[in-house]
Amino acid sequence: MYAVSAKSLTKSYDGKTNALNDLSLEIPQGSVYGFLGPNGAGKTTSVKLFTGLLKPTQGECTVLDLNPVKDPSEVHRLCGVMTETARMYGQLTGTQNLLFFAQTAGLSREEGNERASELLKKLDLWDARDKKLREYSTGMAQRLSLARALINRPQILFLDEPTSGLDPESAQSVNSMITDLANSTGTTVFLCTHQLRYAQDLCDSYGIIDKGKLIAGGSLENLCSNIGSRAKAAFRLQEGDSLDGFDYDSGWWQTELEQEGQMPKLLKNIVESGHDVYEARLVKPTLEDVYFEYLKHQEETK
Ligand SMILES: Nc1ncnc2c1ncn2[C@@H]1O[C@H](COP(=O)(O)OP(=O)(O)OP(=O)(O)O)[C@@H](O)[C@H]1O
Repeated sequence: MYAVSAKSLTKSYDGKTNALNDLSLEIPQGSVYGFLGPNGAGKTTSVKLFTGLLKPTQGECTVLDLNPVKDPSEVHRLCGVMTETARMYGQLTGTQNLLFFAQTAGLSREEGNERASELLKKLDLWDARDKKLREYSTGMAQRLSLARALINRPQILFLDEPTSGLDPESAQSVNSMITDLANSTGTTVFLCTHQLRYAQDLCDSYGIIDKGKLIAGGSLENLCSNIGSRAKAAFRLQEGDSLDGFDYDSGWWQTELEQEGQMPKLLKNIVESGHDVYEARLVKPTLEDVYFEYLKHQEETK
């Protein structure tokens, strides 16, 4: 059973253009999946379809084998959703908001109290628990929204830009909470984000979406090999020295490797041919590098 699956999932808001076009994917349980794409690519639309907030125009999706259109309440019971538009109540305190959502998620009063306290402490909101939400900063409200999404101990957590608007310290604490959740409870995380550096630290697989179409998917390794993005060997030599056939960039002589395993032999050859090597490093493509390569490739093949 997949945590999330979609088959030819399509959504048009206006009956003319597709905000989401023929999306097919399968996300195993326990994954931390990064759903990446520019503004307007269709990420939020996908989350709304997976969580039953929208109905597909064509195709279908399942969440833990349940169809969100046919079984929305069971899907809500199993999922936690944090979107920028998920509203809470400004006139209620942090604790009161969480208790309200605990009750709507079917938790008993005692369970709700226990869970709310646990989350307020974990997300560094304990001291602000009795303050009204309207007095919270953006970052505090964002963290309360994450607490709300976690109140029912969801099996799948949908997060739409959970760290946008957060300072680096708060973003770090939200990110480490996501990692802890995935590692300790096996919660599947579906993370929509523009923050590719964080995504690379958090996620084990990715989907890249552009203008409603999924243009690539898989682990970072898969994404690199499918677009032919390779690691580079880089060497820093004595001033005035050079390496034939290598590119020079900001003090480093670089060449692309077919495989990372070539690095030790290449270094040995360079040293044996009389060069003094001050530093050697393997430069692997980052998620950011491959993401932009895919978008560029998509633009060129249009
Ligand atoms: N309620 C709506 N009515 C009409 N069009 C919509 C609606 N919601 C989204 N769209 C359109 O659907 C497309 C996909 O939007 P969506 O919000 O899913 O993108 P996104 O990838 O989440 O973008 P962002 O990164 O900016 O949040 C966009 O062209 C958007 O204008």
